[in-house]
Amino acid sequence: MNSGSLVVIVGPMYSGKTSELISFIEIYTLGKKKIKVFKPKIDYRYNNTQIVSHSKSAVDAIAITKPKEILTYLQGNENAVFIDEVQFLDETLREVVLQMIESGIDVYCAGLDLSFKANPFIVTALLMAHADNIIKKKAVCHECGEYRGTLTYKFVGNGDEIDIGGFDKYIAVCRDCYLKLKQKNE
Ligand SMILES: Nc1ncnc2c1ncn2[C@@H]1O[C@H](COP(=O)(O)OP(=O)(O)O)[C@@H](O)[C@H]1O
Ligand SMILES: Cc1cn([C@H]2C[C@H](O)[C@@H](COP(=O)(O)O)O2)c(=O)[nH]c1=O
Ligand SMILES: [Zn+2]
Repeated sequence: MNSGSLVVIVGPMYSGKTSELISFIEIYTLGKKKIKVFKPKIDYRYNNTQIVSHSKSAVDAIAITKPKEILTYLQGNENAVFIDEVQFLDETLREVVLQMIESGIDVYCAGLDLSFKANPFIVTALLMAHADNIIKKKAVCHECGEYRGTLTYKFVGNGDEIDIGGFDKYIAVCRDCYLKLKQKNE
């Protein structure tokens, strides 16, 4: 039996991470492969039984609190496992993902690489270190309109780096616009 591979999809908010994950899910589904899709329970924006992109495409998913729960859902015949919003899961996700890859499962993870403070989410960084392929997505910068958005700027609320939200709190921006907004507002 061959090992599986790890693909990690990262970028700022609105950059198409969930859409890209859903595209891979479609490829496996078209090939009649056995898959499981997971998401952290903390992300209650839409519902707890689906992953949903900002453009509203959706796929059924199992909501989990701890990475180890993923293993309890596996039946031993899965070809691939998909996990969205990995930044909300703890760092034991690394061991769980490695265990799945070693048992021949392809694993696809999507999540934020950086918080709105431009600090790395450690769990994402760990997964990127083990990845066979990293897909770094960009968004359209909300300020200048260029397709160079690599950061997320938070314009309301507290300083918490875990804070669920969407257009009510966050915009995607390029580095220049991020620095300009920070200088203007801090
Ligand atoms: N600033 C933006 N740049 C690019 N896409 C955006 C932007 N704002 C909204 N969108 C929409 O968001 C969709 C991507 O959503 P999604 O896959 O959920 O991204 P992510 O998971 O990275 O937040 C795009 O297809 C587009 O319709
Ligand atoms: C930047 C940033 C975002 N979040 C939250 C906000 C959303 O609920 C998700 C990201 O969703 P998306 O699918 O990538 O659009 O994460 C956060 O908690 N902390 C942050 O710094
Ligand atoms: Zn910009």
